[in-house]
Amino acid sequence: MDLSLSSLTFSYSLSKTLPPFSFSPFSRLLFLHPSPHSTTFLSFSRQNGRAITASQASNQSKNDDFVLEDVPHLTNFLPNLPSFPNPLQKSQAYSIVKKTFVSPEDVVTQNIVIQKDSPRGVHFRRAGPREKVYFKPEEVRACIVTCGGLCPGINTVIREIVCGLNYMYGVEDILGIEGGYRGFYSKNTMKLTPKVVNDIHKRGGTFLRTSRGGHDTHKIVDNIEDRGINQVYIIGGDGTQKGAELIYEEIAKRGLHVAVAGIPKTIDNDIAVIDKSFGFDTAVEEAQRAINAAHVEVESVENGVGIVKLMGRYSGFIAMYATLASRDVDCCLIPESPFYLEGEGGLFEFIEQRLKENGHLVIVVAEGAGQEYVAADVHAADKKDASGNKLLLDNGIWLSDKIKEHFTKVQKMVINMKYIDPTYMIRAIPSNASDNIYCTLLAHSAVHGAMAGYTGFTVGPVNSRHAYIPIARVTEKTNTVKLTDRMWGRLLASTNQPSFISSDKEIILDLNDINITST
Ligand SMILES: Nc1ncnc2c1ncn2[C@@H]1O[C@H](COP(=O)(O)OP(=O)(O)O)[C@@H](O)[C@H]1O
Ligand SMILES: O=P(O)(O)OC[C@H]1O[C@](O)(COP(=O)(O)O)[C@@H](O)[C@@H]1O
Ligand SMILES: [Mg+2]
Repeated sequence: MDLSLSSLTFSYSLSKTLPPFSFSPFSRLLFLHPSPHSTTFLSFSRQNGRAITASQASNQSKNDDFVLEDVPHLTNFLPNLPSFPNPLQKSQAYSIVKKTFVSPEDVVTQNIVIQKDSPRGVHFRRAGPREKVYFKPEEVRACIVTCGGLCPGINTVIREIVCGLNYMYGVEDILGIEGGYRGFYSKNTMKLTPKVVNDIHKRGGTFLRTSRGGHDTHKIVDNIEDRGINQVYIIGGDGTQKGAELIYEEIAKRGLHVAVAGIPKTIDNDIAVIDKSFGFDTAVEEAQRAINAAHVEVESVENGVGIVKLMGRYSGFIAMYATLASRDVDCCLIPESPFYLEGEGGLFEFIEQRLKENGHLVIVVAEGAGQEYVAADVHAADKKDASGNKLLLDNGIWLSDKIKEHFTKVQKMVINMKYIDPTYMIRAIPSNASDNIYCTLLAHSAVHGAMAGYTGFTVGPVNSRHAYIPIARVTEKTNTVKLTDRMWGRLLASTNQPSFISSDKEIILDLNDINITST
């Protein structure tokens, strides 16, 4: 294993002095190589603020299996940056709190289920306020931008960044960048104050508006410099976080005193590492209304077949959780689990059985499920949106037509099809109470992290504890439903639907993913 500093993408940040809140001088820090294709661990320790290699550090720590995937700090490239006491020390609200500041030794473990002798594994820095900050509140000029698709709770996150910066740190200069990344260079900014954002959490959507495409790192960072912005809060999904990483890297390259904080947003719950994305629970709850409507409709007619299409481009979490929660769903189709229509063990056979048994059935289909079959049927060319995401074909209409055609023509059976497409309805609503609280914690964690001088990080709960995670770590992989996990097993047990794994398919298990290929 090559352990030279030059082999690290993060090398420039490691070779400089370290944030004053790093672990004790002889603590051992291990870094994950940020390559998306590599899971090699490169180990480094820090002594008196310098990074040293694993071999140099050997014999200094017995915790060889302890891995901290640390986030960058502004002092990595601005070693002489002054620090100041955290204004929270004088906060009336926090004076009652036993431990206002998070200790630099506090970490959050990624693996919560371990065996007695198993390695300690990967950890992230615990989120929260630090004793020292690297910005004078009166010198902070923060900005907030929202990118990508909508999701319940975006407005709450915006509100709480503004209120958190203002109430906790006394920051008054906060700008809203309108219309996503391109808003940095094509639009004017909007001044955000607690008063301006006071009520926005009661509305769906994003107060700052959003867009896809339009990420131009140099133009964005030029604009950040021109406007004198020194804290950048970026709310968005996997695409947005990739863009945030590039912005952070360019800022570090230019040696600017600017912190970049990512807040992960995705209705699909497709962001890795974090427990769950905000707005997801709200969306699942809203999906219940559509499923319930489908169920009421189909149980009131003869041979009723209800189809509900839900969001989920590459990840079927919304469909899976909505199905499990509802108990009225007979079959759930997701992108991760291939299915087929005809023959033994196929969907048509299952529908026929359920109609014979119950007189009706409800199918939930995630929008990304079976896209390859739809494409083959309609001979559609691959199309992408402005951000480079695959534009999906309408698998809900396709599925309804296929089922109707089969039962009318082949089975000579009259069925009553009710197709419901609530896709945008489940993400265009305000967040529910628990998502609102979750959004508040995310926003406050981001504010504390940026004020403490951390940068190039994403915030999020890891095993229920909020942590600072290197951005590259959350974008290197997409979070998908694991067909080999118990949750999918629970779903199959609850619906008793076919597994759609026929004898001519071979299952290839790859640690985290499952692929099915024809043999
Ligand atoms: N690989 C990438 N590098 C830089 N910017 C990206 C990348 N992928 C997407 N973006 C930018 O992030 C923004 C949102 O991305 P998108 O994929 O539409 O939504 P989401 O962030 O919700 O996944 C867009 O402005 C897009 O240009
Ligand atoms: O908003 P658009 O461009 O119609 O895109 C819809 C897509 O956005 C999503 O809601 C997820 O988008 P993100 O990648 O922005 O999180 C998908 O579920 C859906 O396929
Ligand atoms: Mg995305």
